[in-house]
Amino acid sequence: MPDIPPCPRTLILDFRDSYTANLLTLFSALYPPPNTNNLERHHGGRAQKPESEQRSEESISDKVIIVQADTLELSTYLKLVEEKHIDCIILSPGPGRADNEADVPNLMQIIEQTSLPILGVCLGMQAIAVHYGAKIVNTPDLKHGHVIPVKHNYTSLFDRLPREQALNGSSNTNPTNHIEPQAQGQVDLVAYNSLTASWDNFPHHKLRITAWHDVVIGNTELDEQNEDAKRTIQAIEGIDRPVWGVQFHPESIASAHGVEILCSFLHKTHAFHGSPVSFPNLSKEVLKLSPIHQGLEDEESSYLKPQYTEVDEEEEDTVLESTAETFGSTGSRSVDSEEMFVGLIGRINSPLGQVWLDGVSTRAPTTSTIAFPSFIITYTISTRTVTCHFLSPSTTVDPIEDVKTATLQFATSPDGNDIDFFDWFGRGQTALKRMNMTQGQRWKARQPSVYCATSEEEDRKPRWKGGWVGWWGYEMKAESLGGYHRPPRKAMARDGMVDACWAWCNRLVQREQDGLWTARGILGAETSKDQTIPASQPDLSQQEMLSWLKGLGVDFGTTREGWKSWMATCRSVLANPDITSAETNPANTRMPNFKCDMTADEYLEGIHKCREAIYKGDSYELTMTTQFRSRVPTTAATAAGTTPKLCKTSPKSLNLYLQLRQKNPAPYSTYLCFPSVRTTILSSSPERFLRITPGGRIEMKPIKGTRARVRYPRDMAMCAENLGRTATESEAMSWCEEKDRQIGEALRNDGKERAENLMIVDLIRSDLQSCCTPHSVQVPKLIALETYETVHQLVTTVRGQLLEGVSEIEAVKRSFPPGKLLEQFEHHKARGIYSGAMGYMSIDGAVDLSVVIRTIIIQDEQPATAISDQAAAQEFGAEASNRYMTIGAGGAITWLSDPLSEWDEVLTKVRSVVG
Ligand SMILES: C=C(O[C@@H]1C=C(C(=O)O)C=C[C@H]1O)C(=O)O
Ligand SMILES: NC(=O)CC[C@H](N)C(=O)O
Repeated sequence: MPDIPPCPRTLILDFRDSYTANLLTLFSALYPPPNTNNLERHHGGRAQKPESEQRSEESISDKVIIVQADTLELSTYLKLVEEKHIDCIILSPGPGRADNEADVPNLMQIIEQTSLPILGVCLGMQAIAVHYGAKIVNTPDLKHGHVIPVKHNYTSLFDRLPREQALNGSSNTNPTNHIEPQAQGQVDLVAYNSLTASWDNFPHHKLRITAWHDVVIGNTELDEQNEDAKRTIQAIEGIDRPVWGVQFHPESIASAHGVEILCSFLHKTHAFHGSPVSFPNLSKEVLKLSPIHQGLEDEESSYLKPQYTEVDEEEEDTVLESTAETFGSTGSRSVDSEEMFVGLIGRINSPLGQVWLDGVSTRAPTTSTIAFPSFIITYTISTRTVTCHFLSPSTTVDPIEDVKTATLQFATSPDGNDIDFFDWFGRGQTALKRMNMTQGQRWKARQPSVYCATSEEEDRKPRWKGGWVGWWGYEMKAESLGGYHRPPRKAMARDGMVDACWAWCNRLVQREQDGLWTARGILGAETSKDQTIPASQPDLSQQEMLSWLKGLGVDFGTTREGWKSWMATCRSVLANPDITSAETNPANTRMPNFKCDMTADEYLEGIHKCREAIYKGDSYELTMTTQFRSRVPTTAATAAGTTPKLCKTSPKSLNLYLQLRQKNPAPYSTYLCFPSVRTTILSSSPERFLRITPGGRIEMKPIKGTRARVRYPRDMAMCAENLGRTATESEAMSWCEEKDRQIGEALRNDGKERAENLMIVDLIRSDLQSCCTPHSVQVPKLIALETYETVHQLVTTVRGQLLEGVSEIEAVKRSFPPGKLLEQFEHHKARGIYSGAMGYMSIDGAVDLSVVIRTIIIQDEQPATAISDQAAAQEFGAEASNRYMTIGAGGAITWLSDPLSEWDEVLTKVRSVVG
């Protein structure tokens, strides 16, 4: 890599693209922070300069700013240029069309009225072309997230590329006289466009074409067209002005040499300004246009301030102390987590429900956590109401029937700056976390965090020290996505439904990888028992979580006696795990039949609409999902009325879960049963949404790309077809094994599936870029094949270090919903818990959430959707109860999606759970 110029002040205008923040990674690679050699490894790795020459003084947060184009007034922009606050402009990619003013607000005037150097990326390049009169048309080779070979001549933005390959072969000859006849260089770059600047009437007198892509598709129509149509314009440069544009995405993780391309633009900017020794930093005034990307310590930007509620450190009863005790190995064998769970629910009186973060794996030693809530908070978006489910402190006799609720209504402020549940809850969590810290930790929490990589082994350890467990339902996106408009109330059709649910657990027991069990507790001082409980407090509107809950008499910590009795109970299960009761025999409950909410045709129609939107350039990838529905079967045990009195866990749902954990063991296997919320979740999710360590290290592991496995003996029919009936067992076994391996390999090499994964990876990098330290976002594993019990998947790992002051719940909010894969063509049906996120948020700040897929949700029938008993019996069998169960399934849709295979994929996913 040649010389790196001083960093000019760069204004990145963002046209609401999912990838814009990734442009910062290119800057990060050029301008690493002081004292690190933390160069982007994925961008070709430049040669290190000697330490003395490194421009360590350049901090990109002082030089580069991302501003939402639609929030920037033209007059503000003109002032920035006139008063020389910026040195160059980058126009981001974006959905929509450059020839549609609404998609690129003010952009034509901005291009018109500036003489500063501009670099347009994708939509940005198209806008420059449109400005000079080019037409926008559909590109002949629509492929989002694919790597394409881009040909160039080492000129313009490509002048700093390493001269690697000499090109040969016929495809280099250039039939037009607009660009040089021979391409001398070729570089692999990622395309994310549906549209392109047309060759017809291209303004060649104003713009030079400096790179192109030879379209290779077996399309006879193309062959008959003029030669120009066989190639797409990939880069342009102004003939009499300092403007450049690239159609590809240099910032994608899979693009080669994006860093050199940016570096070239920065050099040109440097030269334009007369090659100064350095550029000044962005002024405060400019930085204010985008506090998010700059980590500004602005008084007004509350989300950047650590949201600590001041706690009086002297006050004894506000302190929550973590405690733990590991039990020695008992007897000849270790108690497994199923024994522990079933043993505990038989011995514990837990009216609020049970939690089993099970995590089953056939490959690695499993860790598992079992816990019992002491109160539960739920949130309903449609009414903006928080409800607390708790046990009355005055309860003496039968606590089962004694779950109380109290509600808190968020007020709606006239200026539209409503508090949202993420923020309200986040503040409460931060205060709780602080109550759990020692003085030393509190002091440390105020210091800038230091990036520290932990070992893989350390990473696998269970980190939940007690605190919250629950879920963010998919509809919480109404509060997490800026600019997202909630569907009208009626269309949501779920008024009153719970959109988020978090249970507080201060007693848990954990199985570590070595098979030993550890009891964990959060100890606190007891609150007085004679408090009066207000039923509802509508006037408390924005009240802080902690004071509201304390007012209800809710205990965050358990008492010393509570802790002792918890340890005694755990010990008694370890000494005598007895799970032979009929209620928990999986064989007593069979999985019922499920019926899809949509017909296959309706689903295919939805895919068609997704593809149309993609074709129009409005999206790269959308998800299409649907739900399968059934009734919970009754069991012999419950029919005979033998439900144990102190166990509100329905044996039916537990039995179904016990089957599921055997049938489809998954890293995020989970059983959550919250009777007062009328919800039980049986999950076999393989997918990590995100994990955060107490030190703020965040990891996301998106999965895209799914294939059913071939297994012996389940797939004997397929095997017999291929081998003939006479095959021996061992022949059949090795045939299945080989076939299964081939399927995995084919998935790994499938261009369409890789593209699906890449699109999500670039999106997640961009999300993390906006809440992580600039240089920390990395991709240690790109598109790896992972094999689960029933399916192969493509999985990527993305990591980063959260910015100081971004709390873990703020990080969740900014990344939510998982994959940002939005539904558009599902008739506005709420997805509910499915495709949201579920897991724990620990008292020490650790978070681990899965994507709620491959999951059965059991809920009481909603009056709105209730069908008669007779109809239910007809559909789901005579044994159907009044509780219904749903499984959502779907998949990512891209332009290359084949509708029928997508439908097959949905069925594969559902079968992995209930097949
Ligand atoms: C939507 C689902 O899966 C999502 C889509 C995947 C895909 O398209 O391959 C894979 C994992 C999930 O993120 C589902 O399982 O229901
Ligand atoms: N990535 C982009 O900027 C896409 C631009 C435009 N919406 C297209 O599809 O071509």
